[in-house]
Amino acid sequence: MGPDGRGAVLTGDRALLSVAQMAVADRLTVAGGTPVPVLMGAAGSAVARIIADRWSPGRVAVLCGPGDNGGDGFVVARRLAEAGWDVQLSLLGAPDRLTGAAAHNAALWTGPVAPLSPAVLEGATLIVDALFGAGLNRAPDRRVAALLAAAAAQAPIVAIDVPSGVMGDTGADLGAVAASLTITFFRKKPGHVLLPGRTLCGETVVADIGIAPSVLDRIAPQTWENGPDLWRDALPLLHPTGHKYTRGHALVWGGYPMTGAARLATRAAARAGAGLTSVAVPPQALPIYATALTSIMVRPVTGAEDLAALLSDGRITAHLIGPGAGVGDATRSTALAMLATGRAVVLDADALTSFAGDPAALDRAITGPCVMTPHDGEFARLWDTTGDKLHRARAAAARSGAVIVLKGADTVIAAPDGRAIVNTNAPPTLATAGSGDVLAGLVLGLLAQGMDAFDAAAAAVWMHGDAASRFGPGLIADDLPGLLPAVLRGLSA
Ligand SMILES: NC(=O)C1=CN([C@@H]2O[C@H](COP(=O)(O)OP(=O)(O)OC[C@H]3O[C@@H](n4cnc5c(N)ncnc54)[C@H](OP(=O)(O)O)[C@@H]3O)[C@@H](O)[C@H]2O)[C@@H](O)CC1
Ligand SMILES: Nc1ncnc2c1ncn2[C@@H]1O[C@H](COP(=O)(O)OP(=O)(O)O)[C@@H](O)[C@H]1O
Ligand SMILES: [K+]
Repeated sequence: MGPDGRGAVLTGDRALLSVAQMAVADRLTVAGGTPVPVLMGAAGSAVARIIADRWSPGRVAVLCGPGDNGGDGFVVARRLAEAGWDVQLSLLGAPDRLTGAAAHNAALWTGPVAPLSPAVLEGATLIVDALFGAGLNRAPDRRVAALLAAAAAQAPIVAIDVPSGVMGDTGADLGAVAASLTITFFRKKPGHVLLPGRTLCGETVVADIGIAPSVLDRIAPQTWENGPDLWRDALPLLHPTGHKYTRGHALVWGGYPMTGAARLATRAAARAGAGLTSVAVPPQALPIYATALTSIMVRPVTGAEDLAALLSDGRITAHLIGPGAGVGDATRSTALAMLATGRAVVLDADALTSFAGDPAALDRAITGPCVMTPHDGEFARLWDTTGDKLHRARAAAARSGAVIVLKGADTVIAAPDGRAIVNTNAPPTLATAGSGDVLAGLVLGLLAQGMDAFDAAAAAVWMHGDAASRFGPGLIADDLPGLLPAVLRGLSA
């Protein structure tokens, strides 16, 4: 998905909208002739329909807040009562404080309105959380927090838009309890995919409430949830008449004595499709690498002149340094030499730490395609850690000019121009030593084949997660490269 808009139709499906962008979607829809009460009716009816599809009628406690999230709750209550549910509705605040569409739907509710208290949970087999959605602007008070805790202990919770207490823009938790199911409208928000919001949402379902996808043309989203639709068309193609050099030459800097990390990375680069993969190693490490690797070429490198000669080979299309490289001046100067080629570079692990406290050196040195793959600890040694994960990754990408892959269970991939992707396709089995080295090699292999840095990073993160999911429990990093053929086959199917 390049800036030329390639794949724009599909990428719209994966867009994540901020609370402010969602409000614009709302306004454009209203301006197009759909009144707010109709939108709210569609939202509440969709929630009731999804509930009725999954649960048989019972006693449901609908907890309504003072804004439009509460208004949705009134619609849900009405629809579930019509469907034969025993509905107990309770409201935070006085009914006469409701305004607009929420007041309209409250007036259509003919049942009793109880004040919010633990009594309303009695006997409930399901709870609908319609307290706060997009309008949450502070932590819920102690009374609301206690009620939410009691609700969680009583029955499954279905949250409307977000679990009350989760910030839609960031996924920050101001005091939410976990829902079983969260139903949101039109498109997800970052808070549905970033942690801890994603976990608190439980399963997230996006309901269509009649907002036309064409509003996205005006909103021009810059954030997406990762998936093949975003970058499948940019994956390297095989040419029937090609040869190994037309598939790119990936070079990994092989460290010593920690040789396993670079070996994992080289295998991943080769499996990702690089035509040639080489590992440059200090002479004393040559026997170790050469014994362990067969199709991967091992190049002994002694000193700066040797390195310069190696890097002057224009057939090397992408470089990686970091896994097992060691922290210090040698790694730093090798990374700078790689960056000076102007060809693609991946900086990971020790290569990042070798610039700790001096991000300006990277800002100056990065002139070509570059992907940096820090985990939170490595990130904190280099860049500002204030703000949410999307903000942090975007800020580091903007100042450095590199694509930043800020890793974790909710990996964020950010481009210098402001685009960002949040990955949700990664099982916790990836939390195993060396899996980050495989990821770095995967990015390298795709870059070596000429893929754009943002696309390559997003694709690699997704493929890494897919490989781990295919393996299941008991995964070690060594297993990952061997799973890539199945991942690639799945992508081309
Ligand atoms: N966009 C769409 O397309 C559609 C959106 N829809 C729905 O609208 C929802 C957004 O509605 P919304 O803007 O009225 O905000 P909402 O979440 O109800 O909260 C605002 C109220 O809560 C209050 N308040 C906030 N925090 C508080 C706290 N901690 N403790 C106590 N009070 C607190 C705040 O009060 P104040 O700050 O004024 O004191 C204000 O009164 C959205 O989530 C979705 O469900 C659908 O109906 C249709 C289509
Ligand atoms: N709980 C988790 N769920 C999903 N992915 C995870 C989780 N923990 C770690 N990962 C992923 O595993 C990889 C670990 O990389 P890293 O921390 O660099 O480890 P190492 O240095 O041991 O290779 C990253 O891609 C990260 O996003
Ligand atoms: K809610």
